[in-house]
Amino acid sequence: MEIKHHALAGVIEFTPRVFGDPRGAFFESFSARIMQEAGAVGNWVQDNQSSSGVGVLRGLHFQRPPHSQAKLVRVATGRVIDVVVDLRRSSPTYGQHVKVELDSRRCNMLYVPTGFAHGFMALEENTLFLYKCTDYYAPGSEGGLRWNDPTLGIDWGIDAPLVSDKDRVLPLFADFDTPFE
Ligand SMILES: Cc1cn([C@H]2C[C@H](O)[C@@H](COP(=O)(O)OP(=O)(O)O[C@H]3O[C@@H](C)C(=O)[C@@H](O)[C@H]3O)O2)c(=O)[nH]c1=O
Repeated sequence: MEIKHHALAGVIEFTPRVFGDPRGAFFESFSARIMQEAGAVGNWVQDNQSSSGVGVLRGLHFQRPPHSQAKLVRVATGRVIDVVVDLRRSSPTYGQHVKVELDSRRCNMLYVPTGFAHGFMALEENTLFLYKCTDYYAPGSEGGLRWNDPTLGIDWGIDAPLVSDKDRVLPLFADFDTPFE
């Protein structure tokens, strides 16, 4: 497993060894031991799956404490631009983001610690996005930021993605009071 620590402390990318043979391919999509040793810790309690067409953008989302979630995200089919934004008030990289392409052929995965907003945009039709979470869905604790917030300055490479009604009206960073220390 190749392990890459990104510029925002705690954000870790895992790229597994993929074993191809005439039948197809095999790789380890989760290993508690490897993840924990790298610092991707979490009591994983929920797995989610979403499918998206090309140009669909979901995010930027988080759950507020005490229901904050770390996430381990990957793509089973297709490709996405995945973005995480540091919302930890005391972090030297507060407000900064990291952008990673997740690709079902490379099978790379991203660990998103608590204290981050997360979003992605599908680059291919029928993109299947899978992720583990360290807390259960808590609709009353949902929070988010606007995907095209000028302060965050995320270059998604698209002007008019397909965004949910809920995501279209998420707050701007300038009006935002982070719930994460
Ligand atoms: C996230 C979630 C949604 N739902 C329901 C609520 C709603 O009716 C429907 C669709 O929900 P959403 O529009 O919030 O789905 P979506 O926009 O895909 O939300 C996800 O976006 C990505 C970027 C994340 O990081 C995730 O944590 C999650 O927030 O599914 C659950 O039942 N459980 C869940 O854990």
